[in-house]
Amino acid sequence: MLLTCYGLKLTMADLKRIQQCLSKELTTDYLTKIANRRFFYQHIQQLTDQRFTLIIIDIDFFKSINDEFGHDVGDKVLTELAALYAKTLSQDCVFARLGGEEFAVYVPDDNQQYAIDLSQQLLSIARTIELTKQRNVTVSIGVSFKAADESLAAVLKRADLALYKAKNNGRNQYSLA
Ligand SMILES: Nc1nc2c(ncn2[C@@H]2O[C@H](COP(=O)(O)OP(=O)(O)OP(=O)(O)O)[C@@H](O)[C@H]2O)c(=O)[nH]1
Repeated sequence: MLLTCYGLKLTMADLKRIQQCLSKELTTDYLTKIANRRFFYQHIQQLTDQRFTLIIIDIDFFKSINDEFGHDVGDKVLTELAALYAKTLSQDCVFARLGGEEFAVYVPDDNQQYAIDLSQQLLSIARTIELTKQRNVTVSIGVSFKAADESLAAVLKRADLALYKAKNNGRNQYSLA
C-alpha cells in the first residue's frame, strides 16, 4: 500500500490501472476512439527493417462538408467512416487517425494485389455514407510499399505523393507509389 501526498491510499494494482488508462488516453484519438498519430508512428518506427504497405486515406472536400452541413456533421462523417473501416480491416492491420480528415492503415506485408483490393474496398465503403440524396462521401487514397532497407521517411513521403496524385487526378480513387 502506498500513501500519496493527498492522503489517498493506492495499491500497486491501482497505480497500474491508472498507468494503463493514461497510456490508452495518450494513444487514442479523442473523436473517433481509434488509434491516434502517436500510436501509429510508434508502431511503424519499430519496423525499420521490415517490408509493409502504408495506406493514407483523406476525405475529399471535407472543408466543404463542414461549411455546407456544419461541424457536427463533419465530426459524424469522421466517426462513421472510422467505425466502418475499423470493422472491415483485419486484426493484423493498424488503423489510425493521423489528424483532421486523414487516416492511415499499416498492412504487415507488401502484396500489391492485396493493397489494390483493399483500397478499392475502402473507396466503396466511404461512398456508402450519404450526405444528401445527391451527395455521398468520397475519399482519396495514397499507397506506398516499404522495402526492407528503406527509411520510414521515404515510405511516408511516397504515400503522400501518391495521395497528392489521387487528389489531382480527380479524387475518389487510389494511387500507388
Ligand atoms: N468537423 C471537423 N472538421 C475538422 C476536424 N479536423 C479538421 N477539420 C477540418 O477539415 C478541413 C480540411 O480541409 P482541407 O485541408 O482544405 O481539405 P479538403 O477540403 O478535404 O480538400 P481536399 O483534401 O483537397 O479534397 C478543415 O476545414 C478543418 O477545419 C475535426 O475534428 N472535425
